[in-house]
Amino acid sequence: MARLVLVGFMGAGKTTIGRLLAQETNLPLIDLDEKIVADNQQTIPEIFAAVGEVGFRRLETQALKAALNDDVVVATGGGVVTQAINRQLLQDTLAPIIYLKAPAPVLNQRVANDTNRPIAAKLDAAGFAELVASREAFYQEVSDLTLLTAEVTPETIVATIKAQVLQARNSKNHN
Ligand SMILES: Nc1ncnc2c1ncn2[C@@H]1O[C@H](COP(=O)(O)OP(=O)(O)O)[C@@H](O)[C@H]1O
Ligand SMILES: O=C(O)C1=C[C@@H](OP(=O)(O)O)[C@@H](O)[C@H](O)C1
Ligand SMILES: [Mg+2]
Repeated sequence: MARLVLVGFMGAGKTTIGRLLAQETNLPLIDLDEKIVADNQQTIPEIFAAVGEVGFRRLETQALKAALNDDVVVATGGGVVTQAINRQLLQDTLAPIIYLKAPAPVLNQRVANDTNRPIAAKLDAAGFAELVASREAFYQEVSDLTLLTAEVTPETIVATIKAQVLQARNSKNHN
C-alpha cells in the first residue's frame, strides 16, 4: 500500500515535494506523470496530441491503481481528481492523502512558462482561476490534510509532512 499521496492543482508542488520526501525517507516516489511518460515513451503534450485528454486520463487511472498498491510515495497529476473512478480509488486507500494548496495566481505564475502542461497552456488567467475553483471540492473530498504552499519552501513543507503525517503514523504503528 502507498505510504502517502500528494494531490493538488498544477504548480502546487506535488512533484517537487514528492522528490524531496522520497529522498529524505528513502521511499521510492511514483510521480504519475513521470510513470506515464516513461511507460509510453512520449511527453505529456505528445500523449495529449495523440490520444486526447480522455486517453491521457485512462493511462492516469492505470498508473494510479498500480501506484496505490506499491510501498511508495505517490505524486499525482492535478487532474487526477476530475475522474470519479480516481476519487473512489483515493478514498479506498488507507494511505494519508495530502492536499497541497495555493491561490490560483500563485499556481498560475509557477506554471506560466512551462510548455509541458497542455491544459494550462491554453488557459488565460481567468480560465486558469476558474479551473482551480472547479476542482477545489474534489481535492477537499479526497484528502485528509490540507497544507498551504504559497509562502512556504518545499523543504519546510516536507518537514511538516514528516512531523505531522509520517512520524504520527509510525508512532501509531509502534504502539
Ligand atoms: N513551495 C514552493 N514554493 C515556491 N515554488 C515552488 C514550490 N513548490 C513548487 N514550486 C515550483 O513550482 C513549479 C511547479 O512545481 P511542481 O512540483 O512541478 O508542481 P506540480 O507537480 O504540483 O504541478 C516548479 O518550478 C517548482 O520549483
Ligand atoms: O491538472 C491537470 O489536468 C494536469 C496536471 C499535470 O500534472 P501536474 O499537476 O503535476 O502539473 C499533468 O498530469 C497534465 O498536464 C494534466
Ligand atoms: Mg507534477
